[in-house]
Amino acid sequence: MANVPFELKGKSVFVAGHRGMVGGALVRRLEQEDVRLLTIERKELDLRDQSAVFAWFSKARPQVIFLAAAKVGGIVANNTLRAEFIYDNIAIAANIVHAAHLNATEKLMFLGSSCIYPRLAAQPMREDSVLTGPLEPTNEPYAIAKIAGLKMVEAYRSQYGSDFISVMPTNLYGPGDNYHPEHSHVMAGLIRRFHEAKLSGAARVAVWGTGAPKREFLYVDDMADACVRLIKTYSSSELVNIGTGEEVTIGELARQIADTVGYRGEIVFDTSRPDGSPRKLLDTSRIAELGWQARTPLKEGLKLAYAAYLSEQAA
Ligand SMILES: NC(=O)C1=CN([C@@H]2O[C@H](COP(=O)(O)OP(=O)(O)OC[C@H]3O[C@@H](n4cnc5c(N)ncnc54)[C@H](OP(=O)(O)O)[C@@H]3O)[C@@H](O)[C@H]2O)C=CC1
Ligand SMILES: C[C@H]1O[C@H](OP(=O)(O)OP(=O)(O)OC[C@H]2O[C@@H](n3cnc4c(=O)[nH]c(N)nc43)[C@H](O)[C@@H]2O)[C@@H](O)[C@@H](O)C1=O
Repeated sequence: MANVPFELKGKSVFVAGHRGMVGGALVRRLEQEDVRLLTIERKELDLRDQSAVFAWFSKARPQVIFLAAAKVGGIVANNTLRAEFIYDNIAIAANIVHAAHLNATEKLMFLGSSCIYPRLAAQPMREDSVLTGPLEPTNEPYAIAKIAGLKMVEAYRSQYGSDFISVMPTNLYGPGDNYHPEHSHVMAGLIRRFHEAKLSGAARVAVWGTGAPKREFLYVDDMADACVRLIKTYSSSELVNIGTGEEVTIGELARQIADTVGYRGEIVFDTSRPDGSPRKLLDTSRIAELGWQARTPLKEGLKLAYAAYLSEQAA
């Protein structure tokens, strides 16, 4: 296991995607570190624009990079915006990883996703199961882009000796999530739908799919803590899964969200919507060996996420 200390203190740290849910959590977590934080607004720098990215990097020359910027969304967004998911995510990964190489970035962390693993991978899914079977069709474009990113990281380590690493997070939730009614992930989608149903007095709420699939949910501030710990201690071409090691059915999750929100009506299942992968539980033994484990139980995380939703809606 590659436990290699990296001194973060005093370094310039670029959080790509700082306005996003994970980016925001990384900015919060990095406030506890003595670093010079670098961010750039999307309207000032579109990370798909290679020449603009190379020009910005040649001036900014970040010493450390968290590559959290991506085109991200839930199962329906992935399944309908297939070209955007593959183009944007390949472009962003290619531009930033190569710009980091051109500018001698000391450390880069690429954020992949649990969707890179085969649809029917043995559970819990080990890091070495990548590319051992067919992907989940609903998010294959996104998964291919993420696999391209992690393979770039591996290739730059091999050819140039770059200290670039890749982490594979499970489903994430918490402050700064995306609540788009169609394009959000399940957690944000249901928090919003149950909240609106409570306010409107709706008799029932539709949950997508059969409710049978299982998912693992990691609170985003725990994710950010894992990322900072790994950037300081981990250096290897091996992927690292970041999760909780616990899974819940979508039906059970819906009931827990309804309870958290205070919705008392009926829950029905809209099977015209896709289920996606039956299970996506990550094997987290590698990160456990590195001394990290998630701290926020789902019940507590749901309360925090709902409170964040309410305050973000009020803002
Ligand atoms: N959310 C989840 O459940 C999971 C997320 N991940 C990964 O974590 C990372 C962060 O995800 P998350 O925080 O949820 O996603 P968000 O959508 O919340 O954040 C993504 C950020 O990237 C920015 N971005 C997207 N495209 C561009 C672009 N072309 N140029 C500049 N900035 C861009 C977005 O800016 P803007 O808002 O202006 O569009 C946004 O700030 C991603 O790599 C994702 O794949 C992995 C597993 C699970
Ligand atoms: C992080 C991960 O996230 C995505 O994969 P996913 O986990 O399948 O995504 P999801 O959160 O959208 O769905 C999880 C389950 O939940 C069910 N579900 C019920 N009701 C709603 C609902 O209202 N919205 C959504 N989105 N799903 C719902 C839905 O039918 C499915 O069975 C990809 O981005 C993938 O690439 C990826 O990386």
